Amino acid sequence: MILNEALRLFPPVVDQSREVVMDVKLGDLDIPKGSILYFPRLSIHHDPELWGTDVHEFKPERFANGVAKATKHPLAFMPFSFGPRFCVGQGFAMEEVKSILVVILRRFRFQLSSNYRHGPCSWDTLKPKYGVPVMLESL
Ligand code: HEM
Repeated sequence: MILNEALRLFPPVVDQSREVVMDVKLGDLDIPKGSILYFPRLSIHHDPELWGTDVHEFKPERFANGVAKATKHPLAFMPFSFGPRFCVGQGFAMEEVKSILVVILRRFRFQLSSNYRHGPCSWDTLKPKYGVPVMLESL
């Protein structure tokens, strides 16, 4: 739940686009071949109509009953994208971060340093502009 909520608020890949390879009708829209479709992932993850008025709050419990129940649209949460070209590293990335957290939490208590300055910035991927200094204390 915590990882999902972090990926919702700060998706590393903030947007992406697709080139339409043939004329296609999507609902009422006629989309001609060659069009570029843009997916503003960061905006979708921060849309109050999809997530509710608490959309900007860090609330891991919104995922308590699974991704489908966390939002009003099944594809509103897509940090790893979806469809045939979704991220092949999704499973690996999630297992990797859990393994790293387990190793740290078994040995240390940690908290955010008072020097932390919140500054997410998108440069290729979303990154903390001023880093994330944490205070580690041995258990
Ligand atoms: C938190 C970590 C990660 C995030 C948020 C992420 C997100 C994404 C996203 C949004 C895409 C675009 C998918 C699309 O075009 O529809 C992508 C593609 C891809 N990712 Fe990741 N990724 C992560 C980690 C990884 C890791 C660890 C690997 C490899 C071990 C990986 C390998 C790939 C590959 C190969 C593609 C291209 C897939 C294709 O075009 O068919 N990713 N990823």
